Amino acid sequence: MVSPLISPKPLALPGAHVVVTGGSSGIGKCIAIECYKQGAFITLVARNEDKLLQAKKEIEKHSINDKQVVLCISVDVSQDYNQVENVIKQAQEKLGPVDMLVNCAGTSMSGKFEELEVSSFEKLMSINYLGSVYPSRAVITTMKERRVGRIVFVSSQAGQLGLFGFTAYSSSKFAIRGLAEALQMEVKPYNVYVTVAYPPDTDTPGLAEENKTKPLETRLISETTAICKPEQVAKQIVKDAIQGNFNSSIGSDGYMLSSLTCGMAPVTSITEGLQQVVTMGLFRTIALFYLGSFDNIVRRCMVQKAKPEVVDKTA
Ligand SMILES: NC(=O)C1=CN([C@@H]2O[C@H](COP(=O)(O)OP(=O)(O)OC[C@H]3O[C@@H](n4cnc5c(N)ncnc54)[C@H](OP(=O)(O)O)[C@@H]3O)[C@@H](O)[C@H]2O)C=CC1
Ligand SMILES: CCCCCCCCCCCCCCCC(=O)[C@@H](N)CO
Repeated sequence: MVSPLISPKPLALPGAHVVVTGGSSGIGKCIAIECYKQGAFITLVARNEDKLLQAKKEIEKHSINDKQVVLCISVDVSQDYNQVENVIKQAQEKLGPVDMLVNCAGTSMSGKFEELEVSSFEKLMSINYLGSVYPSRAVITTMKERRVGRIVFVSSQAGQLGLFGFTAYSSSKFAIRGLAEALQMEVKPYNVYVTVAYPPDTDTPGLAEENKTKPLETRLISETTAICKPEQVAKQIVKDAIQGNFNSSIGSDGYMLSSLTCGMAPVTSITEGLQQVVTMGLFRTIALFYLGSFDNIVRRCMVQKAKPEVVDKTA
């Protein structure tokens, strides 16, 4: 019997081909830089060509030898599977089979359930979820044949708990977890390892955009965890992906959330399994206090908003 606790052999990044979707900005760009610094060849996938070229220039500053290449591909990862398959083929012809795919293309929209456009639910599902399915589907056969590969999915802490304002976003990030668990069980015998990352708020252009329309409740609840630097998040994700860890999280809140929500997720080491067993009750206890404080935030905001009306009536 294959033990669920056998740790994989680390992936060697020097000379490896790493594809990063969403690699032209924020966390994805930092992941590309981190891999490039370790000797990988990079394919960046995103839509906007100017941003891609800008990122390519920035990444190339970190080269460690003169053979390294950064290839840019402009495509929408969420629209047409055949198109995604074609561009992955082109990238493999130029830089060889994909050793690691990082699904980082994604976006967020927040707002109360009844205020979000119905189309936002479709859009987030298609970018965050299908936009991770398509590239993964395009690389998996070759990875299985070669008995080599890493697939990284970038979920979010909001993919571990549902919170105010994120009815559309959280569900698209939870979906990734289901995909990742099922896929990992299929591909483990082929030496292909899946990593799901759950970053907290991270200082990126994406977060700045999100903050323009974020409900107060969502902002206050999110402030429970400190804002991370994308470089720090990227470093952790790359480290976990190389090691073949199923879970990638950051900080003490991230550690507690991952332990608490481990469920039936695959386990990568004996230490990880033991820690989950031992800490579960304690972390659930701590979580109850957090949940209480989140409910309080929501209630206080509701009372606050009701106040002007009360004043009007008495005037
Ligand atoms: N920043 C944060 O606080 C957190 C972010 N995350 C997740 O991390 C990921 C990256 O976030 P962040 O760095 O903030 O995002 P950014 O908005 O800074 O970057 C997003 C990247 O994805 C690309 N992209 C977006 N949509 C598509 C698409 N349909 N097809 C191809 N490429 C696309 C963008 O390029 P272009 O627009 O040109 O296509 C860009 O390169 C997302 O999945 C996000 O949900 C998770 C937790 C916290
Ligand atoms: C033991 C229990 C510990 C509980 C800790 C709870 C912390 C909850 C904070 C949730 C923050 C959600 C950030 C989402 C970031 C994101 O994905 C968007 N910024 C994307 O743009």
